[in-house]
Amino acid sequence: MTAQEYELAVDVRGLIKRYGGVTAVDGIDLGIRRGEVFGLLGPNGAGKSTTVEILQGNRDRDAGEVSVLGSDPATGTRAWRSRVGIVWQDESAPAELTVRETVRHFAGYYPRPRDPEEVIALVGLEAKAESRIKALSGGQRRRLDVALGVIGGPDLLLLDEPTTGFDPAARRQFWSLIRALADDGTTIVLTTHYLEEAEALVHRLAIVAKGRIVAEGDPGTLRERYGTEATVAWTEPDGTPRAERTGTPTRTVTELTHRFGGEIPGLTVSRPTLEDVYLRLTGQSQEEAR
Ligand SMILES: Nc1ncnc2c1ncn2[C@@H]1O[C@H](COP(=O)(O)OP(=O)(O)OP(=O)(O)O)[C@@H](O)[C@H]1O
Repeated sequence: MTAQEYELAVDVRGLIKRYGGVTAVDGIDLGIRRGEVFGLLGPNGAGKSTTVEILQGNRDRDAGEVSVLGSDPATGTRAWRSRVGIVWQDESAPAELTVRETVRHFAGYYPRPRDPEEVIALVGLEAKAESRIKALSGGQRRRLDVALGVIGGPDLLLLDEPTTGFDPAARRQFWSLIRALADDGTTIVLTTHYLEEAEALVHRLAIVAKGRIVAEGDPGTLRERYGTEATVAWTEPDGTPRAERTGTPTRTVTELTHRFGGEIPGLTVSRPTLEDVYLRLTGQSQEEAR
């Protein structure tokens, strides 16, 4: 099948995967468009990694139809594999090689690789190009892993928890990298535990809990659909902080304005974050989530 013959980069229907008595994936449907950055979010054990591994062709399934770039990953050819970029959690690149040597070496595996120097720059490792892998920090190592995932010039990049262990600055740099790849037309599917990462990066996301998708959409729509109430908070004249959840925050503020005869001390009006929606849908309390 050629690139023009399939509409969805990833098309999954009724996916089921069991490990013995555990149903890790329990009937997932996914339609990910070409050029989209798509996030899979969910608590530990929700089935995200299993789903991504099946998309990569690295894990078999018990039921369901799966099409990735027009092919079934279970029978993906070498040519198909060269179009799907995978970022391994534990890349076993030789520790004695330099960054430049490693990226060049991996480029040799692909029919139409990207320019190694361009890829090293894309992941922000120019200054480390001559460093041996064993001398890289954890975050730099992870960026090298991403470089190796994109060196083949993939049409689809699958990332399983790409920024785990990153410091905040490295995480933001990584987001820029993902945006640059997306701007280049690469379809990107990533799993993450970080809600702010999803808000910052993805066009659409699916929230997964216990092997099922419990919500799907763009972050703004999910916030609106599942978190309609706002929180109005203020401070009473005796200094007591008060907060009220309401579907009509303007009315609450108007009432308070009358009551206070003008300015309302300590007034804030906040809309639910994606995190609030996520915790509600996955049934996790704030405490459990920490
Ligand atoms: N190789 C395996 N053998 C047996 N059970 C497994 C295996 N891999 C995963 N599981 C189980 O399948 C379920 C889903 O696991 P999975 O790793 O897909 O979840 P996840 O959403 O990626 O979790 P996390 O966020 O912790 O990475 C869990 O109950 C897990 O214990």
